[in-house]
Amino acid sequence: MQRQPLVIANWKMNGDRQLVTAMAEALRDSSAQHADVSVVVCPPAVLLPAWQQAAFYDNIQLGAQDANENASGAHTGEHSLALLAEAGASVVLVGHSERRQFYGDNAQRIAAKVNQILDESAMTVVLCVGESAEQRKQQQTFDVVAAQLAEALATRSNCERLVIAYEPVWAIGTGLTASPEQAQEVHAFIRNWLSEKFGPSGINLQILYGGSVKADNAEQLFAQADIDGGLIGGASLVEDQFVAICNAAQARSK
Ligand SMILES: O=C[C@H](O)COP(=O)(O)O
Repeated sequence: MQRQPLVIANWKMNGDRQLVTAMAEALRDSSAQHADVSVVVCPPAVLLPAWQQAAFYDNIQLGAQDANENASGAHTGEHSLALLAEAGASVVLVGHSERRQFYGDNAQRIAAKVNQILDESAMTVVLCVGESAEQRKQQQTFDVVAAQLAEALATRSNCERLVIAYEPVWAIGTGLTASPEQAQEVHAFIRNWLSEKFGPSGINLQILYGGSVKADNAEQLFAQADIDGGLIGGASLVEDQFVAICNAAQARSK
């Protein structure tokens, strides 16, 4: 089964209404060039309604950068799945390294979020995993990635509505991209792990690469057998960069 190429923009804490309009227009104008690519945009949650309006007629899905693991209640500053869905999100990033590092998303919380999304909503989880520079130096990459997958998916018996994003922490926002070979090696490892855990359906999950993907390195990364697209930070804030990355993913559909 062929896996559909997927490109996700993670705006992090950036962007504004003006960029929503400009990016929606750029994606619309170029849509024929990335017609077979699934494009998801994860803006800051407050910009979801603006995206919903701007991309109303376009084939762009919206996503959230995080979600609370509780259905509702006294959780000041947090967003529930129901609120995010109402604002148009159908995808949620979980376990991004910035959340793991700075906002208390430990293994237990990440598993709780994955379970809440998959059990209590119709949304898709994009589970982010990846090693630090030190862990790579100590040759612990595969162990770290396997542990993150195992912890987050411990109670799951199937892999419906699941996407994995491999994001080496040392490559995020640093300009240091993993080489296509380095990324492919980990993606192949993840695919094998998924097939052992979930059987044949695990083999067909989309696995994205994230970490300093730009217009000029996307094509080489997306040419690798197990890299189904990208999770894009900085370059997703620049119209021609992001469009070029979506176009580079189109080549995978051939
Ligand atoms: O979610 C996106 C990743 O953290 C990658 O960010 P970056 O493309 O700015 O390196």
